[in-house]
Amino acid sequence: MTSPVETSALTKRYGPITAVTDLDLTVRTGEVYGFLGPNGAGKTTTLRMLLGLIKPTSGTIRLFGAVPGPHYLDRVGALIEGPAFYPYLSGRDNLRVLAAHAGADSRRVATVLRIVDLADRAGDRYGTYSLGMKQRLGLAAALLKDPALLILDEPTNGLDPAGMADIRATIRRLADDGRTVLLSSHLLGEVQQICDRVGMISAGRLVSQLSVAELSSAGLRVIADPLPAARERVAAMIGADRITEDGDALYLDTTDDMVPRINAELVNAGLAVRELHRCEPDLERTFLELTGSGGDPHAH
Ligand SMILES: Nc1ncnc2c1ncn2[C@@H]1O[C@H](COP(=O)(O)OP(=O)(O)OP(=O)(O)O)[C@@H](O)[C@H]1O
Repeated sequence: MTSPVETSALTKRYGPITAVTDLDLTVRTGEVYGFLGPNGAGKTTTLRMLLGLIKPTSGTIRLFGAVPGPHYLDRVGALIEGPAFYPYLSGRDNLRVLAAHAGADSRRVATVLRIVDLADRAGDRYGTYSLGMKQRLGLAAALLKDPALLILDEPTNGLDPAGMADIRATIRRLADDGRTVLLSSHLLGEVQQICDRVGMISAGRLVSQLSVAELSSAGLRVIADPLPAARERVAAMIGADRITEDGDALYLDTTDDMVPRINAELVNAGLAVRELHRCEPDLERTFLELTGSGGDPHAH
């Protein structure tokens, strides 16, 4: 099956600035793909190229196996810059205007309002909407043509936590309905919550492409007194190379069955074990390692 998105050696230069370099990106059918990177990494530039809003300097783009062109616009919905709506029209009327303009079936308006959970407020003027509602209306607009692929640039940017949660839940629902979603984000936690796979971009380069499960391989966090003695004991059990120290804690790359044994070993050695638990996936560490100046930008 052809992938919804496939780029090869995609590159964009602005004069002396190379915004995107040699990007090979594949988004698979039905997944939520998170394009993760700090500000200025080249995410927006990439999404704009995919949508044909700007021309690549070199490289190729295939959407559903075809060269981008007007014919695929029906299959791709996008939310890329803050959508422009009329403040004095209701949310529903704004969508009607857009549907007419885009040649979408006007019956879709009610459907998409329901999908983004805005049916109750659809009669209110857009100008009275909260940021979160505005963003949901933007999402509704992107869904008018019932696209198979959604491209969303920082869809939760600027929203309060409740607004973010709403948008994330909506995106997850859209994917569960069989749509493919490509979204950009600079938030690790967000990508971890809603994405199936992540491409990390740093300074215009894709530094890593992983499943969220891979990114999330958890470790064991240990705090014990005195820490150097604990480290020595654990090293003898699992090997020094599977221990990292960070502040007052040790992070161990080990399996669940080792947890009670490590605990017993430390306690028997007379050490005070203050904490011993599986830590939450440390995406941030991975992210910093992959994108930090000390990391190998070509690491996979
Ligand atoms: N029209 C332009 N002219 C010149 N440089 C540009 C232009 N658009 C983007 N850039 C540069 O390209 C690089 C990548 O920018 P881009 O907006 O794609 O990053 P981003 O990852 O989306 O970050 P942000 O979230 O801050 O938008 C930056 O160095 C930016 O300054």
